[in-house]
Formats: sequence, structure tokens, C-alpha cells
Amino acid sequence: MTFVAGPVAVRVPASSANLGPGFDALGLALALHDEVTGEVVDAGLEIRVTGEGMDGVPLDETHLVVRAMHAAFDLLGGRPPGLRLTCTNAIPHGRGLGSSAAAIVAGVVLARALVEGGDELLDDAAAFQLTVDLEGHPDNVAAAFFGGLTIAWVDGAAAEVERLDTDVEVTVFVPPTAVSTEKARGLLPETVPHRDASFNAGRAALLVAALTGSPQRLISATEDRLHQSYRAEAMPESYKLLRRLRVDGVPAIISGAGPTVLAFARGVAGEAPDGWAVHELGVDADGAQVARA
Ligand SMILES: Nc1ncnc2c1ncn2[C@@H]1O[C@H](COP(=O)(O)OP(=O)(O)O)[C@@H](O)[C@H]1O
Ligand SMILES: N[C@@H](CCOP(=O)(O)O)C(=O)O
Repeated sequence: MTFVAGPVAVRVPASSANLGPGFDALGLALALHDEVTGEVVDAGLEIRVTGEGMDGVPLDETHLVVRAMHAAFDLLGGRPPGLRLTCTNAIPHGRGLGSSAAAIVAGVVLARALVEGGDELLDDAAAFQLTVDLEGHPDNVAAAFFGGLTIAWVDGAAAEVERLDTDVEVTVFVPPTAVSTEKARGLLPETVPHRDASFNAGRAALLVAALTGSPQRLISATEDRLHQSYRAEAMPESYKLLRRLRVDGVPAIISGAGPTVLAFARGVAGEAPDGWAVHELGVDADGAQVARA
């Protein structure tokens, strides 16, 4: 196995998962990106981080991008003697915009690009499978990897994805404090009433139609009974904003595991509570992209 000489850069989009009713299945890639540049060196591990997470993430082998790179190198045939990484992060951490998925996809795609013939040794299906195994649920990594609107599922242990185009525009309301996905998943019940499962199945199907040609259906199509209300106690301000937007007829959802609120609308930025960041974003149609220096 031969490593590529010179640095390689990868750019990976943020993602909003669930989109209301599509828990652990639907994902939307957003035009907000993290970039990681990596280079194989003779020894050691050097990590520089600017932007989101720069004061919080570890700068050693436990860094999420490095963990994903090591997992990919192990599948590709071996780890390099040393690595130099520069991370330029725009995706906020612990807000429900897929920062962990972006870090994992960046690591796997970067490791593959740093190996001669890496695309054949670890094709897209195998690389996607690895990102799902590392993240634990397939929705965010599917969108981050492939871009656009994704429907992802796991068949036995095998991860699968269907990618669709959409030109929807969104506004995201990002609160100043984080809620970890792990904590938000811990709030979900083991079982749900059959009528709620049936309700969500219909809404999730309708949402795919709404996002690919029938936007007038978005308000009905973004209703959810499987996760948002159970998580409200961990993000009361987000839930309040969600209810207010929806009462006003704006199709809004909790992005991923929260606490970001996403509206399928523009011109609503003035609804943001004090201290929250607001971004009007388009869809990223490309997914993870590699640029060789
Ligand atoms: N770019 C990154 N570099 C290193 N670690 C990251 C990065 N992005 C996310 N993480 C790790 O993932 C955590 C956030 O993951 P998670 O709770 O799933 O929230 P999110 O909704 O942002 O994905 C961070 O606290 C950090 O430990
Ligand atoms: N389906 C997952 C999505 C988590 O997304 P994140 O952006 O909050 O990591 C869930 O709802 O737990």
C-alpha cells in the first residue's frame, strides 16, 4: 500500500436529519461546510483546529476525524507513520446539524484519498458502511456523504441509501447551548403507540413528495409523533419556537436530535430568540468532495 505525497483537502456539508417524521431515515445536506486538509508525514500526529469546536475537541488520537481515519486506514491496509491535519470548522457542535457525521465522513473520505488507489480498495458502498458503523445511525452520514435529500436505512447490518435532488431553501435557528445527540436519544421511549407509528409512516412518505415537487404539502408533511415531543424537556426554547412557527403556518422541525430549529422557509429570521444564530441556507447537492493540492 502506498500513501499519496502532498496534502489532500476534503469538504463535507452539514446535515439535518429526521426532517420531522423521518426519524433515523431522512437527511438533507446543507450548504454549510467543514474542511479538513491532511498530509501523511514521517511520524507523530499534529492537529490544528480553527472555527467551531476549536476550544473543545481533543487534539490527539481521540479526535473524531482521526478515529474515523484510523478505522478507514485499517480497512485500506494499514496506518501511515504520521499525520498532519488542519480542520476548518463551520458546523456547530452538538446542535443537531450533523457535526459528528461530517467529521466521520471527512475522516473516512480523507483517509481513502491519502492512499494510492484508495477509491478501488474502499469503494463508496464500503466507505458509507464504515461511516454508518462509526456514527451509529445512517441519516446524517448519508446526506453528508452523498449530498441532496437522502433516505437511508440499515438492512440487517448493511447500510443502504437512496439519494434524491431537492431545491428547497431553509432557515436554521441555532441556540447558544448544545444538547448531545446521545442525551437526546436517551429521552426516547422503547416503544410507541401503533397509531403514532402509522401517523409518522404517512407523513414521512408525504415529506419525500413535498421536498421533490409538492411544497404546498410541507406543513402536513413535517408533523412528527416519534421524537420531537419526547425531547422537548431537553430543549424547551427550541420547542417553543417550533410551536410558534408552526402555528403561524411555517413548516418547521427540530433539526436532527436538536436543539436547532429548521424552517422550510425564508424571511423568518426575525423569529429568532435573543442570542441565537440564524443562517439562511440552500441544499448542498454534492456531498463530500476531495481536492488534491
Ligand atoms: N469537526 C469535529 N472534529 C472533532 N470532533 C467533532 C467534530 N464534530 C463533532 N465532533 C464531536 O462530536 C460531538 C458532537 O456530536 P453530536 O452530539 O452527535 O452533535 P451533532 O448534532 O453536532 O452531530 C462534539 O462534541 C465532538 O466531540
Ligand atoms: N436520527 C438522529 C439524528 C441525530 O442528528 P444530529 O445532527 O443531532 O447528530 C436522532 O434523531 O437521534
